Parts: sequence; C-alpha cells; structure tokens
Amino acid sequence: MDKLMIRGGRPLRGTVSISGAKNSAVALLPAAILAESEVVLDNLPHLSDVAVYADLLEQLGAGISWNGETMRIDSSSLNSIPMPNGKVKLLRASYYLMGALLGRFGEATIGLPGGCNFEPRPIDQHIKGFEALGAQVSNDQGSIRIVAKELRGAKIYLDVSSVGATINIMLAASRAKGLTTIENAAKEPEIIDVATLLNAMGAKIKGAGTETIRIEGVDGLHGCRHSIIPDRIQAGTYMIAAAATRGDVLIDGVIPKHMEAITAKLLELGVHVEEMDEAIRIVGAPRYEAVDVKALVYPGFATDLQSPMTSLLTQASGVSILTDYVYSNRFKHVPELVRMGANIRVEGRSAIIEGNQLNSAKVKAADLRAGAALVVAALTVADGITEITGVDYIDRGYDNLVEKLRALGADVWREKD
Ligand SMILES: CC(=O)N[C@H]1[C@@H](OP(=O)(O)OP(=O)(O)OC[C@H]2O[C@@H](n3ccc(=O)[nH]c3=O)[C@H](O)[C@@H]2O)O[C@H](CO)[C@@H](O)[C@@H]1O
Ligand SMILES: C=C(OP(=O)(O)O)C(=O)O
Repeated sequence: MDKLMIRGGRPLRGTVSISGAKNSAVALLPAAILAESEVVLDNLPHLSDVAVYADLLEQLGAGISWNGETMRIDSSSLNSIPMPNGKVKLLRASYYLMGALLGRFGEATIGLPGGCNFEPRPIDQHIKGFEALGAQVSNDQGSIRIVAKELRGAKIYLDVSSVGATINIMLAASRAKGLTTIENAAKEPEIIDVATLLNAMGAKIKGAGTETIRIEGVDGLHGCRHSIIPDRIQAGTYMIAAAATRGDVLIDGVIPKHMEAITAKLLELGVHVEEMDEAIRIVGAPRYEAVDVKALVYPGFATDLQSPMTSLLTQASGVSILTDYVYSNRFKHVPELVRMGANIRVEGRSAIIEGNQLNSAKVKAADLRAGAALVVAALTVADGITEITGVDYIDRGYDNLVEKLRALGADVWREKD
C-alpha cells in the first residue's frame, strides 16, 4: 500500500482543474441501470469508488466501456443477482443498487454498505421509503432483501433530509405506479444531477433541489447522454489548501453557486476569493482571524469539508469552533492533527481549535476527508516530511492528487509503505 510524503511550506500557485463529482458519479452509475438501452456518462472522475461501481454493474450483467472521462453503460441484459458481500462493502453508495434494482426488477438483495466509517450511518429512511412504495424489506444477516409485487407511488416524509434516502427513493419511484412525493428531501446539487439524468432517461421528476420532490412513475426508461457536475468537495478542498498555504490558485471548472458556504467562510477568515463564471481564484493572506463553522445540510457548510477546514483553522489566530450538525462524531482527523502539533479538543459535536504552527509527523488517514485534512495540514509544514498512510481512503475522492498538487508547486510524492 502507498503512503503520501509531503514536504510543505510552499504556497500553492497555478491552476487546478476540478473533476466530476464522486457523490454524483456513484449515484448516476446505478441510476443508469434503470434504462433498458445505453447510457453515456461524461466527466466521470477516475476514482477507486467509480471503478468499484463499474465492477458491481458488470457483475449484474451490464456492459461497461470506460474511455477517458466517458463511460458507456449498456444494461439491456441486466439481472438482479443477490450481492450480499464482496465489493458492495467497499463503498457507501452501493445502497443505490437497492433503489435501482427495485425499480427495474421489483427485487434486490444487497449487503449493508461500507464507505467511510466515522460513526454509525443508518439507512432506516431508505427502508422507510421502499416500504412506503409497497416493498417488503427484510434483513438477513446484514443483507437487505427488498421485494415488491408492484411499486405504488406514496407520500414520504423523511425524518432527516438524507442525501442517500432521497436519491434511493427517486430511483425506485421513477418506476412506481402513480405519484410519489418526498417531503423534507435533501437539496444537495448531486440530487439535481441524478434527477436531470433520470429525466433525460424519460422519468418525470419535479422539484429536485427543493425540499419537496414529485416523481410521476413511468413504464420504462431509456438511454441518454449526461455530463456529471463538478465535484464541489474536491473544489472546496483545493480552495482550503490554497488558503492554508497562503497561495494563489485558480480552481477551474466549478459551479461557484455550489461553493457559496465555503466561499463565505474563507472571506470571513480573511482569504481573498474571486468568483468567475466557472472558476474561483483563491489568494491567501498573511494572517487569518478565527471563525466559527457549522456543518449543515446543503446549502449550509458541507460536512465533507469540515475535516480539511479544521486544518485551515489551525492557521488562524485565536480560537475557532467547528460544529458538525450532520454527523455528531466525525473527528477522526483530530488525534492525527494533534500528533502534528495542533491545539484541538473535541467537545460533544464540536472541535475547538486554537491556531498555531504545525510540525511534520507520521500520521494515518482513518477516512477519506480525514485524509484530506492531513494533506492540507502537511502542506503548511515547512520543517521535515509528513508521512500519511491510509492513502487508499484518499484515493476514493481525489483523482490524480499527487499530480494536481505537484502542478501547483507542492513537494509531494507517493512511496510504497
Ligand atoms: C455517497 C454519498 O453521497 N455520500 C455523501 C452522503 O452520504 P449519505 O447519503 O450516507 O448521508 P445522509 O445525507 O443520508 O446522512 C445525513 C444524516 O442523516 C442520518 N441518516 C441518514 C439516512 C438514514 O436513513 N437515517 C439517518 O439517520 C445520517 O446518520 C446523517 O447523520 O451525504 C453525506 C452528508 O452530506 C456526505 O457526508 C457523504 O459524502
Ligand atoms: C463520506 C464520504 O463518502 P461516503 O459517503 O461514500 O463514505 C465523503 O465523500 O466524504
């Protein structure tokens, strides 16, 4: 397994191109199997999660061809074979196979999902949605079996506005009889991306991106071509890294509207942020003032940027309080940052961060964004080399990380652990 070696202390400078969104890609791939003819996805990121998903679809009988950023998915000979174990355990988004296979075949058997394991991540709202649509759901030794004679539209109120549950219900309800309404739906841009693909496949979905989504079921779905939205979390991470190293970076190929919460926080810290049509320029400042951050559902500050933001806040003068209202205990990066000399303590669902200079250390990424936090922190440290293990987590969400950072002037490389 590789480790990441970083000799920091260099301001990042130049342009970085943002890839397609991981959290869209891993929902669009299963959405594509609802079509009985070929779906072409453009702007697909080269990530381990995407490769795993492509394997899962092949196991189900889909024809996959992946060329550059384009994948063609032919699901004309697909079967709903049970997938209790194996690669479904490698990623969180394998739960979308439940909604997609239920919509296409009226049945699915899928093992409980894997993914980043920062705390228990229940799927009760997904199951509530499937049951409301008329499915019977049982749990057999960690495998969820879902069967429906006929899916019927229903009114579903989500107790928490879950991204995964909203998308999973949209997938199944696209093939239900009649109208499904999701209330308290999640509003993340990835949900709009999935609805856009499904509508291009012939679905009738209205209201995606608002808290009420209406899905009029249709008898069949067909192929189409769709380009994936830019990854707002990858973009936000480079914005944070540029600010933390007091660099000057053009983050290219983004939707600035998706970046409003992080943009506002960086401005509050004292970072210079310039918005263009499809790019954002970040120019760091010599001194930042502590700020408080609340991670919330979209359009609030993204929980997925909470960990890298913690690293940036170590570079601000004074005490910052970062509270995660989405996940109560997503702080696996904190003990590792403390090993790098950070002055952080966790109280309840908040991290209290007192700014100071960090030092190099041997640290371990315990999940994807915890890894991103360590990369940002390491880039600020001029003395010595920071060694980061657990790089396979980071590879789930950041394509060509070493190449992209090197192009910005960072001294970073991979070594065999
Ligand atoms: C593949 C993917 O897109 N992953 C993202 C998705 O995860 P994911 O879709 O799993 O996250 P959710 O939006 O579902 O979770 C939000 C909150 O709701 C709770 N919850 C969720 C479902 C449920 O049935 N019951 C329940 O209690 C969760 O524990 C969490 O506290 O959104 C998260 C929140 O923006 C992001 O951190 C993840 O990067
Ligand atoms: C938590 C994340 O991913 P997943 O839900 O796939 O584990 C993430 O992208 O930060």
